Amino acid sequence: MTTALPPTIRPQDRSFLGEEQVAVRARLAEEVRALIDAVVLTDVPDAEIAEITGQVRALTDRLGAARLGAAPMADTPIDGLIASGMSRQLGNPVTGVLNPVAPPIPFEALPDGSVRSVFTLDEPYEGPPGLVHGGISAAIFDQVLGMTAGMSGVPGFTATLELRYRRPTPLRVPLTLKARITRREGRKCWADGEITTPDGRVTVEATAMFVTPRHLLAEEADEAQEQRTS
Ligand SMILES: CCCCCCCCCCCC(=O)SCCNC(=O)CCNC(=O)[C@H](O)C(C)(C)COP(=O)(O)OP(=O)(O)OC[C@H]1O[C@@H](n2cnc3c(N)ncnc32)[C@H](O)[C@@H]1OP(=O)(O)O
Repeated sequence: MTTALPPTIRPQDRSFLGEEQVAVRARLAEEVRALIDAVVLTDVPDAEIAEITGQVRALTDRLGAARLGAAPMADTPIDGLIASGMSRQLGNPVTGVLNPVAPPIPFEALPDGSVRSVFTLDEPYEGPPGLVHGGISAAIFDQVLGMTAGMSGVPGFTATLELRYRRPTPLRVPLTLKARITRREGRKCWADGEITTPDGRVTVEATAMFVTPRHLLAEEADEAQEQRTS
């Protein structure tokens, strides 16, 4: 029996893009990221803003002329990290190279199974003046700890995520997030991590637990059964 998810959320039902298609769209997203920054910080006259608004609307209409039903996936894993799942999710709001809302956060898998991300956040991610918004830190931890769990062989949804904001996290400086697995038990996986400033001071610590959803396991078992009988 197939425990079907709605088609738009099944990776296998999405459009898969090749390297060149990803590269072309990633350049667009990068420009739009710069546009977001310019929109937040612009001080050009109001009349010019009104004119630019019309031009942006026209660009939105051109891009919207052909529209997918859901964000596409990369046909090869980004950075070779995990062979499936969210490493290929190009529209992800934290790591997605095609999503201008994403910083995007890069990943480096270290030989000991831990993960390191080095990134800089600027004005569009501001919470308190000059500082990173706490919810942005939470989203980054959610994704990075989740991918660390996935890399350890227990891909899952976030069941719990706890953050301890020790010090303010500054904008416009390179931040380092390190994450590691602390425990695995069946479908459950615990990970923790911290964000540090260039002088090595920890600003935020996080602990999370991920659970491989029962319905995903059921779906995998169904697919294996279908392959055996075909
Ligand atoms: C996948 C590709 C991704 C691969 C890539 C990963 C990158 C991910 C990064 C982004 C992650 C997200 O944002 S995910 C989006 C935010 N999270 C969600 O929307 C999750 C919503 N919740 C759910 O879908 C569900 O509750 C699940 C999947 C968490 C669990 O449902 P389930 O599969 O039916 O499991 P269930 O039998 O209830 O529970 C199994 C065991 O886990 C425990 N448990 C379950 N939920 C919790 C909980 N919130 N807090 C404590 N413990 C819990 C149960 O007590 C039980 O322990 P025991 O009795 O066995 O001891």
